[in-house]
Amino acid sequence: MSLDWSDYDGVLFDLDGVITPTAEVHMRAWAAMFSQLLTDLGVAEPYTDQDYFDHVDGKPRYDGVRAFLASRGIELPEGSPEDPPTAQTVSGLGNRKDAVFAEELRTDGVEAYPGSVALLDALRERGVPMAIVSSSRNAPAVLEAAGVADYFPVVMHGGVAAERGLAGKPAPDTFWAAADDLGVARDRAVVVEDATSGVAAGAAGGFPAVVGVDRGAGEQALREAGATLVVQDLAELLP
Ligand SMILES: O=P(O)(O)OC[C@H]1O[C@@H](O)[C@H](O)[C@@H](O)[C@@H]1O
Repeated sequence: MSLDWSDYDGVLFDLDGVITPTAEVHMRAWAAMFSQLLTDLGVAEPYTDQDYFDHVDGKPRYDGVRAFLASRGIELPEGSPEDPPTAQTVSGLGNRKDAVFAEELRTDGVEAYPGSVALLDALRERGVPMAIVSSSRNAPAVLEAAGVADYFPVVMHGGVAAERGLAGKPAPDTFWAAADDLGVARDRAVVVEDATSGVAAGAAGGFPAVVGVDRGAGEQALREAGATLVVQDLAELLP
């Protein structure tokens, strides 16, 4: 089963892991930072990919740090977003991971998933308005690097959400704001997400279709978070 596009007027796409394979870049950067942290703190239980999917995936930067530390009972000072990457604070750790992410983006670049570009082309052809709703402050740079910025008149990213005081995923607020900015009624918009936190945000927002893209989170976890449909690739959604 796919979607009947005549039921919808617009699409709200997550970016990392949905349009571009950058969820993997985030994952690697988080693993490098958290693994070193646990070693430095003398914690024996290693950081795993499951930690990423359960606590970090899809959430705003410092929310992800906070959630993982809480899961291990580790308490560190909050610090502030201006903290240098060397600071042993929630913000400093988030910024430490960001330095690793930025370096990989700069050296390796990024290419959008071909199936995702095929869907963007088909929807643009039909005149369907599309927005990006990403927790990442790096979303504009990723969209530019992948050459797909032009599809999206609205880009609701982590920096915009912070400026506007919007709660991040799994809260639905950024999706609601993007639908409003795009001029699409909330009950006629599709959400497309690869993270359980993002799927949960779409479900909490009352959107009529929440598509989970399984890039590792697992079909069952996506369905339990509220996905109404799970696909492996966005080409499965082609009209
Ligand atoms: O640190 P950034 O670039 O603002 O990104 C925040 C989050 O953005 C999400 O899109 C990613 O799934 C997370 O892995 C990432 O932590």
